Amino acid sequence: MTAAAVPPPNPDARARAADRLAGLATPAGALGRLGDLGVWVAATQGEVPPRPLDDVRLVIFAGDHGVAQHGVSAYPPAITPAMVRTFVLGKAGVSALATAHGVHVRVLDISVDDDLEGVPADVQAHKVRRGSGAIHVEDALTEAETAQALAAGRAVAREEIEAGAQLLLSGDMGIGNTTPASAMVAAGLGLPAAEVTGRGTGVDDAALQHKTAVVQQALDRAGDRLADPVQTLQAVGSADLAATVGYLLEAAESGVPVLLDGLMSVACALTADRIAPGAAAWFAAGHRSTEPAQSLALDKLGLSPVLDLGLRLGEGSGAVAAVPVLRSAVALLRDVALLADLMPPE
Ligand SMILES: O=C(O)c1ccc[n+]([C@@H]2O[C@H](COP(=O)([O-])O)[C@@H](O)[C@H]2O)c1
Ligand SMILES: Cc1cc2nc[nH]c2cc1C
Repeated sequence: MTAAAVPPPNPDARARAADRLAGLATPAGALGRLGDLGVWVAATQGEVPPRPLDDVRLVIFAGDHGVAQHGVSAYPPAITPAMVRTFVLGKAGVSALATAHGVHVRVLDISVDDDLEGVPADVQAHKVRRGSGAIHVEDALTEAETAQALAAGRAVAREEIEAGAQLLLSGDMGIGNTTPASAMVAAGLGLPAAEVTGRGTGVDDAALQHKTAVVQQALDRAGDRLADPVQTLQAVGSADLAATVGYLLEAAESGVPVLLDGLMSVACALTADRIAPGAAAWFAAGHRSTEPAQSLALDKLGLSPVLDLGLRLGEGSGAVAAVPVLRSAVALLRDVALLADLMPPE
């Protein structure tokens, strides 16, 4: 199942922003990637110079994965609900970064295998189910749950855009989630498990070998269905990852730029671009994760990460860490004099 192609960011604004960049009181090319990023933001806004990115919003999609009961992670599934509570308290790694950089954080329990009693009701407003299926032996979701999760992610993006988001970030939380995300990348790129599977939270060599076999088993079980991006989500994805795909699709179709995070965010971006070709033009890559599948998917999407810090936390942390760089790019395009104004023709 696919959707209509997504029109690219405004080509006229892109051209005008590139002209402005070329005319700044800096040597040609001296701003490097900061120049390119400023031009991209201007094109997504359709405005030159671009407006400051005052309203930046991260949504963390949380869920559990049946496969996490099968030796693919260095940590137990009980970490997932514990971390959801930590996001609510504002005490997670990403919370510290978001506070430092003025990024609004919202966490959603899409498919955590816990009732999360006592957390604010809005955290569970879009819950699809408790845990997704163990993908090496069963489908992650039913067809109806896949559609429900995609629609939930779309609704969340609409809510954030209506609340004023100028830039959206996607984050993830879920022990075991690098297994379905790796399978989604393998499906999108037509690669075997051995080329995409990484250590996630830090599994040892023996567990990495086992995890690779589990990913391959999931790919083999799904077979031809992997040719279809929505069936990929149903067979080897999960509810939280399907919701993330819906969120990214809605942002791109609404003309709101997105800063991507690590493997889960980028696997969902790849899947969104398979569903609606052209969506990736609305995405920038916040950072390079240590997961091989993330780099492979970024290459396929033509995206080059802003930061490369050896980060593999997830939660949206790499995207939030890149926000000041994007704001710097906007400031340069807005606030630097034009060389022609300094050197009037004689
Ligand atoms: O963002 C990444 O690329 C990334 C890489 C490795 C691990 N993680 C985080 O660690 C958890 C998944 O790792 P694992 O080993 O349980 O599959 C999940 O909560 C992710 O947010 C995230
Ligand atoms: C403590 C912890 C925090 C995390 N944040 C994202 N994934 C995580 C995995 C663990 C184990």
